Amino acid sequence: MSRLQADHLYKVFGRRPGEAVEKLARGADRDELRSDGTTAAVIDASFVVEPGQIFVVMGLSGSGKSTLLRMLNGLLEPTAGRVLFDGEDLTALGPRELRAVRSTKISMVFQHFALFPHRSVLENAAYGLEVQGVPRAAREKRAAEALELCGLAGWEKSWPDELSGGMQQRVGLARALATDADLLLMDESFSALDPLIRRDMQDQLLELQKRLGKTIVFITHDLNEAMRLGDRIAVMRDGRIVQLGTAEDILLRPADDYVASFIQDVDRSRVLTAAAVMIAPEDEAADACGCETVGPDTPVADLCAVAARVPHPVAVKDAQGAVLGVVPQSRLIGFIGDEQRPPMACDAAPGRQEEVTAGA
Ligand SMILES: Nc1ncnc2c1ncn2[C@@H]1O[C@H](COP(=O)(O)OP(=O)(O)OP(=O)(O)O)[C@@H](O)[C@H]1O
Repeated sequence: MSRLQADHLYKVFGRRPGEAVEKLARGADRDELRSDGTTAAVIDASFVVEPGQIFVVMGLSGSGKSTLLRMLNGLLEPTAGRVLFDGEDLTALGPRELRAVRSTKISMVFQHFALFPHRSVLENAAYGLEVQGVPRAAREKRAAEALELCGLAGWEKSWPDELSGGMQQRVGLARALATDADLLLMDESFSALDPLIRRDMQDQLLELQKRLGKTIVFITHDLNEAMRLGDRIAVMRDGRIVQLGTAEDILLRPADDYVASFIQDVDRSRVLTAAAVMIAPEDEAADACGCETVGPDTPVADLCAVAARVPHPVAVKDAQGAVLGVVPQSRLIGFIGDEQRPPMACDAAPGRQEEVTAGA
């Protein structure tokens, strides 16, 4: 069973929302409704998040990300559609049941750390458990463990203002982890951080994710961040999800010009992996030498370095050593330059091609 499922979700603010949903379902867009004084914040959003996945919702300001997130944790009631959490329809729960699900199974991490200035780091990390009514000794133990996971052991007794922005954000993350919630909802959680600290936090989240296997919905307006973190990414525009897929899907097969314009600034060599660029080996030779090989998840940037050392196509092998494919150097260069056709024929005098290759 999927952990979280959004099923044709709509959120319309303003007059006659039901009527607006009908118009939207027939293909109307935001602008058509705006003249009636109605805002279509989220339009027909459907997706599934599997347990242990990081699902990223990416879009510009106003595209509907926060509204979507607030429907996922039941803070906003959808105008139409359903949210299923572990198969349970959140939209059908009463306020008390919903509060119980929210306080035990779902944790939020916000952009601004929302720490209490007059509570210690430990008390801040234990806050979610305090709300759940967990006794002091138990909640402090769990909060201390969560702080340690987030690299903050030794800071328990400090005050939030003694910590850097990155460390404060880690307290926010520890607070979410301490509650043992299965689902973390992260709203632009790293957007206020300096680029280097932000990257550090992304690494730390990926590391924690590997160890804890939480299910995470992460909102961002930064496509590079989306691609680093997301197992799957939903790209939103004007309330609609315009593309849903892996980072590689989006990079290699953008759904439209809008998505294509976003990916121009993405460092392809860090997102694409050997598995995306390899082709089937032409003969047995791929496995016949002791040259360096790579795994399917090796980023193209690292693959380039190996390709420069190996005098033939680089073999891609799985953990058991079986050859999955090979990556010829020309194909590697093609992917970085967004050119996936085979090289054109050379009309130079015979021998010229060999000359060029030999000189390279
Ligand atoms: N309570 C509300 N009443 C009316 N309109 C709203 C309300 N909340 C959001 N909106 C509108 O819905 C649209 C989507 O807003 P939302 O905040 O979900 O976008 P976002 O992608 O999260 O943007 P940001 O990154 O700036 O937070 C916007 O046009 C916004 O003005």
